[in-house]
Amino acid sequence: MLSTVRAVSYPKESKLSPLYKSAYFIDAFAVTLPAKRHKDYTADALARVVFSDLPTWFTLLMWIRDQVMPIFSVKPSTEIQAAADKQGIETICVFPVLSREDNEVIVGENDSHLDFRTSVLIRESRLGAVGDGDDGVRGRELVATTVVHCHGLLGKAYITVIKVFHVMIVSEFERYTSACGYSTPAAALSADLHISQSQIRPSRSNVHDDSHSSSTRLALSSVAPAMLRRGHGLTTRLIRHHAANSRLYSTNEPHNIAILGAGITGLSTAYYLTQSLPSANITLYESSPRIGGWLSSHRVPVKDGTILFEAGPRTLRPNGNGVLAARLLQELGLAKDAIFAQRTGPAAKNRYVYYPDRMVRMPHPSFGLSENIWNMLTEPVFAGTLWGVASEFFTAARSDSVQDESVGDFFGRRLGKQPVDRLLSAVLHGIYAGDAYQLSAKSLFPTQWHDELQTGGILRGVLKAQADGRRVTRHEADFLLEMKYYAWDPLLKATLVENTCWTLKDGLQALVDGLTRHLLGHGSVTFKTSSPVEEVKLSGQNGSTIDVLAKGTEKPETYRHVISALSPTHLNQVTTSSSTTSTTTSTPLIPTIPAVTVMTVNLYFRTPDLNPPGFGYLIPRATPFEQNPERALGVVFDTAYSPSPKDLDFANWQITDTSQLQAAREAGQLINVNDFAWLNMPERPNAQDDVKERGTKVTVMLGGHWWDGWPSFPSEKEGLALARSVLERHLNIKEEPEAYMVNLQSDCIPQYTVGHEDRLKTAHGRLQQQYKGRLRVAGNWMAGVGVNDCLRSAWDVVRSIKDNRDETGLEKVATDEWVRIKAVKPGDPVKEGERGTTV
Ligand SMILES: C=Cc1c2[nH]c(c1C)Cc1[nH]c(c(CCC(=O)O)c1C)Cc1[nH]c(c(C)c1CCC(=O)O)Cc1[nH]c(c(C)c1C=C)C2
Repeated sequence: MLSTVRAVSYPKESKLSPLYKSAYFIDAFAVTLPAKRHKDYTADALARVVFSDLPTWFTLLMWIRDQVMPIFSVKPSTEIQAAADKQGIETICVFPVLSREDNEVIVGENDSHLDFRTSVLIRESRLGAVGDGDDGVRGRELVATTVVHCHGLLGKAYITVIKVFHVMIVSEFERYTSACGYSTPAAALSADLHISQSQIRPSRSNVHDDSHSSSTRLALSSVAPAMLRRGHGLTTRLIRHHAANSRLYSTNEPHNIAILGAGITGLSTAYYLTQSLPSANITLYESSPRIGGWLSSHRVPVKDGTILFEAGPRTLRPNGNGVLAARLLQELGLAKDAIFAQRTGPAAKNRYVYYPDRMVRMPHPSFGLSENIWNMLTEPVFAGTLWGVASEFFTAARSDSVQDESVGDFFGRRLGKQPVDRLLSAVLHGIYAGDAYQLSAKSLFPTQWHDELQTGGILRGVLKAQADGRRVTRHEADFLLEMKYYAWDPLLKATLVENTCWTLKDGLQALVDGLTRHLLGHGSVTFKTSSPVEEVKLSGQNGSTIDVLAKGTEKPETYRHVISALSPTHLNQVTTSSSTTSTTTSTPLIPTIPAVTVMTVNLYFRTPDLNPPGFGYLIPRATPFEQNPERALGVVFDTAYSPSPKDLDFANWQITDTSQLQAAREAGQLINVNDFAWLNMPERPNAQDDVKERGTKVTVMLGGHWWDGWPSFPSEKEGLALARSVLERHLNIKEEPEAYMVNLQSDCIPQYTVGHEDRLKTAHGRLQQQYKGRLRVAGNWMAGVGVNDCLRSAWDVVRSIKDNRDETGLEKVATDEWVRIKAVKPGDPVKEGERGTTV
């Protein structure tokens, strides 16, 4: 017996739950699924039934909507479907699929008047054990939840009308779920239900046929007959589409995957695997007893409380690949612990370069044109910059025979040597701790590198980008579009847009802890810490599997996939000990990719505001030796993103009306308080330092390329002395630090030196040839050295496994598929051959 459709409280377990609080419209209905075979249903199959076999009156209603609503700039359904098709995004009943797991599918769309999300979730029935009762399986129910955020009056008016029909649609659920409930496996296999292979049009390329899911096929087949018989064109197409895709998401034989290295890359790889292949068995090997790698935050006692020191990265940006870290904030429930530094705050506006003997503030639009121009004309750090930019337009392009060039040589040729030595080298210190005359222009500045040949110069490239859109790889454009359809908590989204960077109250280590908690809770993830890997080699018939031998174990473990999140040096050590084929080879798998060592010295002084307001300063290569004999790369003013007790004191808040703050929060609006924002305000604003009176917290960064070839590095004591010497000369800080921490990070930042791209291509070829798709690589040594880039490479590598592509992780190197993307307003038509994105 099926129960009737009933309204239920909004499901807490739905991925939509962060959106409930600020929604304009929200409802949730449940219908009990029959017990028999209910293990076979996937949320995807049910969602397709629910959405795609809607009654005739609904089709008519949609038609009327499509005729009327475009007048108000609302997209017709054909356009929504066409846009999704064009972008390769799957749809259910024209609506883009935003998220899909075995137990929940979310569809939705952002439009000018409203954003809507609908979740189809399968969960244990809240009515207790129901169903036929002959298999002893507890009953399950389907919960459909709809959440709408309106952007204005039109949205509100629209939803008021639609609500009526929405309820009518919901009452139809029972009919659809019954269609799947009573089919049997035998029926599923019967001739009239059979969907032949030739009818299936895979939506993604390289779909392998070896992982058919009998369970998914049964669920699918069991819902298919009525629709197929009715000859419903759209429905039939969707079912076939699903049949093709179902093979990508589940498999009889769970994937057995090893990840080498449990730093941020390894952990996030495991996380994305648990999302994409929930049944996969995952083993993480980590050589040290600690997980998290370079992300390492330490709470240190001081006289009036505790302060937080970061040994490695300390803040993350939300743009570009940063969207993945921001998603983790939402998915791991960390947003409530985040501190966001406001775009208009001093940290964002005040960035300095130390040249020749003072800190010079970099131009910012908020300082006004006259101040910026005056600074540029009078400060030696800008010498040659204005002229360099003006003359760049007329500078001849390089010969196309030049394969790569250093950043210094490239920009030196186009802009002049002074801007490189006094400004650009400082930026490269802040990101790569690297040498402008060794780092590769082709790898670090691919857009400018290509623009020189294709448009005649950097400025010309900028103008073309203004007119035709930004030039990015197709892979990148696809990623941006996919991210665009993520179901953001509107408040988090608004906060990210308004802020330049974020951190967490317990430091970025909390990201590692959040991932670890998730993985431990998942059940099929095994951590092997203090287990350095000694050997990785192909095994099985024709190298169909791959073995991992860890130190201290006698026998290797066999896996279907290995993902290396190790450094190239480390990976070479475990892959060259014995060849994957019968012959032994000493050629390393990955050609040498150098890395630099950085020493971070964190200091806390009792006196507040010892540094000017701002993010910190960078020291370029041109700064005279006597101003930087310590070979420092720069100093970070950590207090800039660490709210002071004053900021947390309610009496000092710019807006003190709690009901106003609460209302704004519930409406999805953002209110900043003293240059910071917290998602949990006004209840409990976050701060990293738990002290009564804030002092000054800074980090001095030493070494990098300056230490190239050094046989040994400074000790902790020497590092502290060097850092104090820098601070005394540059900031006149003479006092004893109340707390300090010194960390030597050996070979921590890979250097993409001239020829980097070729080295990656070689590595790709060797991986392909020697490991035949069983070994993939991810990490910061290929396409970006930051935490955000690590997340991105983890994301890409997991996607290739999910899509059954035998890849190495280096496919995207030197891709020649470029497209231009341009910001489009919702509702703007997308021209043929143009990809539009508002990301
Ligand atoms: C801790 C040392 C690091 C240095 N570079 C990086 C790290 C982790 C990597 C990196 N740093 C920055 C970027 C650009 C993208 C971004 O997230 O902003 C990357 C990939 C920028 C940056 N540089 C510094 C800071 C505080 C930031 C913001 C992000 C972060 O927390 O790292 C300062 C800084 N970093 C380094 C030096 C020598 C330095 C000097 C002041 C090396």
